[in-house]
Amino acid sequence: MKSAASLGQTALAAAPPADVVDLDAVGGRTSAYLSLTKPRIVLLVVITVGVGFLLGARGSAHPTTLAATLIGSALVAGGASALNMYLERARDARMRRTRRRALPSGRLAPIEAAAFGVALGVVGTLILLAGANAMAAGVALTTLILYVCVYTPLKTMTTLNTAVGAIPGALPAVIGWTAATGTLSVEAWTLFLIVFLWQFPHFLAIAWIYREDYAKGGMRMLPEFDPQGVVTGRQATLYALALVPAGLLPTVVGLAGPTYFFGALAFGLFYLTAAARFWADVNDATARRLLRASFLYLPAVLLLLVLNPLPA
Ligand code: HEM
Ligand SMILES: CC(C)=CCC/C(C)=C/CC/C(C)=C/COP(=O)(O)OP(=O)(O)O
Repeated sequence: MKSAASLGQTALAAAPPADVVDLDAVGGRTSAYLSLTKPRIVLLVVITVGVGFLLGARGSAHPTTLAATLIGSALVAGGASALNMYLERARDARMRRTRRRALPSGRLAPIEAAAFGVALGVVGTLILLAGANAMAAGVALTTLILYVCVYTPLKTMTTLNTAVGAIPGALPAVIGWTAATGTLSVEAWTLFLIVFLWQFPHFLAIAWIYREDYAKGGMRMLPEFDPQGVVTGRQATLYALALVPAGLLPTVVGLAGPTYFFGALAFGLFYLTAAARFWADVNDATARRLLRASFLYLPAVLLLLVLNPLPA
């Protein structure tokens, strides 16, 4: 049994004096704030912005404009995610996948997440305005508003939320293009279309894997109304099928060369195969394979675009 003295020592060791900063708590709060931004999604968003910029700049990218575009977009995207988590904190607490997030687990207060999200959104937009141009800043702000104010509330109302969410999901390519060119030309919409279509198999696989979770959280996702997964599998396959020709458009509009064309065709058929296998036998394993295929398709096609651009 511990003596009163040793118990007192334990208590002293556990509670640092008020003027000593508890580094663990500081680190914990920093990583909690970081987690609000959904960093891995932001990374892929920033890569998409970067590719849009590099293609728009056609080999004469201005390094400081590029840096401002990437930093500004990362901040706006991170702010959008923080605001999404603020709005969804009660539903996130009901879902297994999300209940350990910073707000439902109580690591941050809701007001802290809301203030952080607004601050990132404002600073990111201002960086785009000052370092790139007003059009890029406007597209970024529109992206944030669509994601936070339209898509997020729609998640609890209609399964059409996915088609709406795919718009802000695909706009980052347009942000990059407009930051480099100051225009909204057909090439930008080609990039938009690729990311737009890519998201359906990506998300329908996720929606299938977490179907029970989404239902618990009151999120209206297709698999809840499609217990056999036939419609979910068919939709994933149809969007992946549409993505095969859409993926070739950059060559058609003169953005990318033949290496890109054949590479995009190969990756498109690979993604389509994964979607068709999911449709043929809808289960968690085929859904996970489709999700992994989505994580290969987009970075691969974006890389091919920057490796094989065509001069203006
Ligand atoms: C309708 C549009 C989209 C929806 C509903 C959606 C939804 C999701 C969800 C729920 C996850 C978490 C999966 C898990 O925890 O296993 C996820 C993961 C991910 N998504 Fe998407 N997504 C969409 C579009 C995008 C876009 C546009 C990008 C980037 C260009 C993206 C990049 C990622 C990445 C990198 C991950 C893995 C990161 C992680 O697990 O933290 N997604 N997506
Ligand atoms: C520049 C800028 C503003 C970019 C924003 C782009 C962005 C955040 C795209 C993500 C697209 C999307 C709908 C993700 C799913 O979120 P979800 O809320 O369904 O995911 P969750 O269920 O994990 O919260």
